[in-house]
Amino acid sequence: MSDMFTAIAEKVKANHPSIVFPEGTDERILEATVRLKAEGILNPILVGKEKDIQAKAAELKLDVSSLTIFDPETYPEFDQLVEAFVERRKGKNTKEEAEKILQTPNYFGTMLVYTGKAVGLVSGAAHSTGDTVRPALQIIKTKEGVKKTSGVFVMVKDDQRYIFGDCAINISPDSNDMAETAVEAAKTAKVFGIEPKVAMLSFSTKGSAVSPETEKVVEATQIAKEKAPELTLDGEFQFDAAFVPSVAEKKAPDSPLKGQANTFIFPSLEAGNIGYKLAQRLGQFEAIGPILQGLNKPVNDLSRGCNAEDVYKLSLITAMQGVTE
Ligand SMILES: CC(C)(COP(=O)(O)OP(=O)(O)OC[C@H]1O[C@@H](n2cnc3c(N)ncnc32)[C@H](O)[C@@H]1OP(=O)(O)O)[C@@H](O)C(=O)NCCC(=O)NCCS
Ligand SMILES: CC(=O)OP(=O)(O)O
Repeated sequence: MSDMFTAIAEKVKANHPSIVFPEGTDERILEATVRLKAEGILNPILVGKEKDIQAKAAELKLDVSSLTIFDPETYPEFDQLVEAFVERRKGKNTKEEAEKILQTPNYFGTMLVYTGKAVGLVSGAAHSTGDTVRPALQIIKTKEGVKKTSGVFVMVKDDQRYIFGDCAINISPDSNDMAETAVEAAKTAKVFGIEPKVAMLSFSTKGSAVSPETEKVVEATQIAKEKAPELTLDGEFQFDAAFVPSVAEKKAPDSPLKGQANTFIFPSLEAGNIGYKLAQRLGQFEAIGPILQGLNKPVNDLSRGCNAEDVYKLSLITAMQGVTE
């Protein structure tokens, strides 16, 4: 494991937090949580029916006897969760609706985080992003000063580390959304020891094309610079002008980025989601995330294409967010 994840594991271990995993019968979740528990790093809480989880674990020859398992149907404090949910939803859901909604593992798990029974949640190995994050958007909500959450990946290969965003949440970000994603991504970069150099991506570099799409990125760049003037951030850039010094020299010689960007902000979810999967599947980068930025408590999504190692690493990141934020 890279030094970065070893250091995160050490930090988390000192606090030994509880993390909820609503997909208790998924084999990748089981493999990762058994490992996290055996290494003494954190306390996994699996959501599901004990007999189903044990049957799946036995099939995989995994011992889950030391893991905490909560079944919404038999959870002793279920009524308190229902009450807290109704209160949080402020009239948007009745008690009867809440009783049904909280039988859903992602809602139940998110309420465990909201009520402090766990510091964070990891799900999405078997659920779509919408089903994974909607409970968090409704219950955990964004931090003061953050309008919308966004999802970034830490892209890792050997000693290379980059941040890609938004690859997960906002389908058609406007210039304000894109600027907010950039400012939050710069903060996320620092958490991973990356000194952010932020590129606002487009199919145009510094006016080489002009269209509503490129103008949006120009405007987003201006807004981000106003929000965080201390950042090294520039746009609009094609990826090569942001990343390759010799191309930057030709296309954007006056930019402070100099082809050394490490934090890449995409102009749409299409670009971001396709872009990270290209780097992962063609470029052999490890893609850890999506890490949701700007929420009050950490709830992180997985790709359904993840493996147990991805679950393990995203769990470490979630726990680190939970013990430091
Ligand atoms: C994230 C997503 C699921 C939200 O969609 P939705 O649930 O239909 O959104 P809604 O507009 O109904 O809003 C639901 C709640 O979430 C909140 N919300 C929606 N988007 C939000 C955002 N980006 N940040 C914070 N809150 C948000 C709304 O304010 C609303 O809260 P409320 O119920 O308290 O009023 C949707 O934008 C989506 O599907 N995005 C793409 C996900 C995806 O497939 N990614 C690719 C794979 S990673
Ligand atoms: C992040 C992501 O793309 O998730 P999924 O592959 O599950 O759609």
